[in-house]
Amino acid sequence: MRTDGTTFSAEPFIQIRRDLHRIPEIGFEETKTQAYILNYLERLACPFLEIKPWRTGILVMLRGDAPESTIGYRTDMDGLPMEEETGLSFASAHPGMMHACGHDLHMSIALGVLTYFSQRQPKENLLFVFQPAEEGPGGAKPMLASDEFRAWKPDKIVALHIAPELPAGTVATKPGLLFANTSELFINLTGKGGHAAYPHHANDMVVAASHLITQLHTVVSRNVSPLDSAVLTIGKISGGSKQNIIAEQARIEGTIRTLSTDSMQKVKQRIESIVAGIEQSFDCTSAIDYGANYCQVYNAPSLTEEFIRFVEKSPHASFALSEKAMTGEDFGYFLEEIPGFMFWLGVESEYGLHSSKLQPDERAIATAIHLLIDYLNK
Ligand SMILES: CC(=O)N[C@@H](CCC[C@H](N)C(=O)O)C(=O)O
Repeated sequence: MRTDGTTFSAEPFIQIRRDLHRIPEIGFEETKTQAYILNYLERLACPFLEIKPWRTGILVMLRGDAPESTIGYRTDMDGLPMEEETGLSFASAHPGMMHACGHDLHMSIALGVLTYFSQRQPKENLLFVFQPAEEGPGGAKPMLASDEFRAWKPDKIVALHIAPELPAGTVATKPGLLFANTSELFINLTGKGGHAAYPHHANDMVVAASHLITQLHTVVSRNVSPLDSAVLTIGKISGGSKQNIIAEQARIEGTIRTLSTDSMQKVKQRIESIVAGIEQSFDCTSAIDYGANYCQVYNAPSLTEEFIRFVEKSPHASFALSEKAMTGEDFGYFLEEIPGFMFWLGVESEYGLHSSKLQPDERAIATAIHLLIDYLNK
């Protein structure tokens, strides 16, 4: 029995999460995921539900019976390019891909809330936004600009993200700045390959890349004010073809996180100077590409404070005030245009986000479904 006197079981959404967990797909390739969700929605056979696919995403409008506004609820859909190591019976069936950021839970929670309201027509219009490519190259910005979204633009929007470091059943957020500005970083270095035994006839890009990475790690420690915050992580390095061939090419891939756009600009300028120095000192050429850039996630203060008061009174979750984090999320683009907020949902796991061993506690699915039903019903 729910607090509003109705009965609704969140149990089936654990299986739905497991089904989605088995088919992770990277950004803008979420075709099986989209087909799974479309098939599920069709089976709901709800007369006041309308569907608009957008690329590999989906917009679902549930028309209210006395609407004065439209409330949006957004979930992301994509997985990550990494090999799963959980050993779960429902582990990824796609080699080299995994739902290691919880988007499988995010989608199953969205389907749970949507299912409830498909059985009990809401007062307000509810727009469920299934957004592709959050991990990159970024689905939020083009989706926001699409005719499909603009025709159904909500007056308010909400999203959640799982938090492995919080106990299952905990909800955490804060008004104002929640997540950082982000920029991807790709640097290609080109020198001259050659025989391993004749280094003086070649120009080794493995050595150049090693120096570059060491120098890049001075940007945050030596160029950003200790009172500001920034992150520069290099997550991937590749180069060369064989152990006895001097590498002509090297590539490093990373991400930059800052709390302000001003700091982002300064970090990028410093990276460019360092790369120019590497070109000089190693007599090589370089190319820098900043890939996808996301704006900060800034929670609308009054809506967030009202949500916090709501969670504090809820029997479904316990509330913890969160710190801001250097995580990125293209949900920030929705919040630039539409008042709303994002919150963390505790899923207690020994292994964190982007870990090949992440195992969220599935009890959090019911927590979020019941909490969101109450919030959207109020
Ligand atoms: C919640 C989360 O983990 N988001 C990602 C967003 C990635 C943004 C982009 N691809 C980048 O790496 O800069 C994150 O890594 O924070």
